[in-house]
Amino acid sequence: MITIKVPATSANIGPGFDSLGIALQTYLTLEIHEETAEWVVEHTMGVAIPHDATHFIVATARQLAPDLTPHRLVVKSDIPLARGLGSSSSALLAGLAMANELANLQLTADDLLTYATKLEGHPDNVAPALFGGGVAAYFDGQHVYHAPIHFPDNLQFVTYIPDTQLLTAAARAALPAQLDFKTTVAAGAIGNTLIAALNANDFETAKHLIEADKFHESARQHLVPHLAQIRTLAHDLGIVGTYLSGAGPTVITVAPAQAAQKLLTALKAAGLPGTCQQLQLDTTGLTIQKED
Ligand SMILES: Nc1ncnc2c1ncn2[C@@H]1O[C@H](COP(=O)(O)OP(=O)(O)OP(=O)(O)O)[C@@H](O)[C@H]1O
Ligand SMILES: N[C@@H](CCO)C(=O)O
Repeated sequence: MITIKVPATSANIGPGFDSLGIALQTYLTLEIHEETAEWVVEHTMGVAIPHDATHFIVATARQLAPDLTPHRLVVKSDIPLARGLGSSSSALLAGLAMANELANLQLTADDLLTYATKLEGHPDNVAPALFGGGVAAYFDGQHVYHAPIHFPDNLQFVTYIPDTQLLTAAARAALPAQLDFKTTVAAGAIGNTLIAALNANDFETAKHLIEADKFHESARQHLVPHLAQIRTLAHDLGIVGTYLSGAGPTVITVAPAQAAQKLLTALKAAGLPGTCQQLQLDTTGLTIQKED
């Protein structure tokens, strides 16, 4: 049996629209069992997700290796669908990694990243899902340039996951067609300074920049009114560092352990519909384990 494990991811980290992301310790696991006449995908993810060759993971794998021999697969995932925690990127990478293994394609991690980014359109979820940790990445249409971002060790990620889904396509439809030059220069400067501050272990500077996005959050505000609500709640506790995770609706606050615990308690008491949890950074990324 081959087991492929892929972490959840949170893209943007505020100002890093389509270019920054982190991997989190919540996982999708794909088990590849015996060969079968037709593809069989066992999962408990609901009736909307198919059990045959049309399953997203199999369809993605067959894009890379069309003649792949069918197998029985078992998919287990703690990553909620369409919530801004990169469920589609994790599933997509699991499919590509499966094709690479079963068809012995010998693709490198960078090859997989390029292929995955072409399918996703942007690298901010697939890069951290593949490599783990924080990643900054840029796709020029051919090549993905990427580099790690350092996150200070004591940081926690307080995560509010609403009950309702928000498809990435819907949240992208809300984006502005254009940004003026001055705003764009500021938006770029904020992202650059955030990365520099994190890499310098300066979370005091970084936390303000996490909340200073000018690319996407205000355009999406009407779809995620709880973002402003959670920011206010956190500010009342003296905690800064809240952003919209990916395309939403999940909201994450980055905070040192003690503050994170305080915020988690307050969030639970606020009774927002959904789940609140504290997540840690995954530093490993996609792993493949083989057993006889
Ligand atoms: N494990 C999976 N198995 C099958 N289909 C999946 C799986 N994970 C995601 N999908 C498909 O991807 C869709 C969600 O993708 P979408 O890009 O909208 O959200 P997301 O990846 O969870 O969020 P974001 O990209 O904002 O972080 C699901 O509705 C489903 O069709
Ligand atoms: N950067 C993407 C992440 C979701 O795929 C967005 O915010 O739309």
